[in-house]
Amino acid sequence: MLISIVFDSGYGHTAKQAEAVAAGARRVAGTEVTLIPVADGELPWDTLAASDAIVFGSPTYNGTISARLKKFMEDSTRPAWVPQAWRNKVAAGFTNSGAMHGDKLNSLITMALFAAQQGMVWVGLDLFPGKTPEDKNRVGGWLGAMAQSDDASPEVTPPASDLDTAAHLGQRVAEIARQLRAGQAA
Ligand SMILES: Cc1cc2nc3c(=O)[nH]c(=O)nc-3n(C[C@H](O)[C@H](O)[C@H](O)COP(=O)(O)O)c2cc1C
Repeated sequence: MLISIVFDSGYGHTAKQAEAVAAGARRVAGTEVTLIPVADGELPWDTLAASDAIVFGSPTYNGTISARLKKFMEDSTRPAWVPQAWRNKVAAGFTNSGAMHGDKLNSLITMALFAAQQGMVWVGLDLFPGKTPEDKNRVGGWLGAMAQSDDASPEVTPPASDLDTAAHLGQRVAEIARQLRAGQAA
């Protein structure tokens, strides 16, 4: 089973979140994960078409996804939307921003809408809201995994609880993709 994580990160904070999603997905036996930074240029459309699930990630910039992730979405029209290459694949999303709220929800809505336009099946977060800063889902969102980074380096932020939240989402995506795959095989 293959899970692709397509993400952007200007300064490395959202990249930490992407790595946490990958670590969570790898907890599910038989899961291979590929991390795809959109800034790398040439995109592996064949790998994406072969994936069981695609997780989208972006820093929240100006209350929405980064321009680089938006460009990826627009560029996917010919390789993915026209042939409906991602139809019925599992999709999920994560975002990170400087403020606790920071209008992160709008970034996740943008990703979920994009996934719906691609005919994908969106998976949200199945976590109660955290009660302490150490709890998973301390930011308290459900459409995807949210993280908050202050001005410190990506070595120290986002905090462990937000990375645990991201890992939880990655594991959930892998579990659900595995169930769907088993159902298709039956
Ligand atoms: C152009 C720009 C716009 C930003 N807009 C927001 C915003 O709307 N809300 C917010 O909370 N933080 C905002 N931030 C802060 C970033 O989300 C934050 O620094 C984040 O950790 C950057 O992640 P990255 O290192 O993966 O790029 C913005 C930062 C930049 C550079």
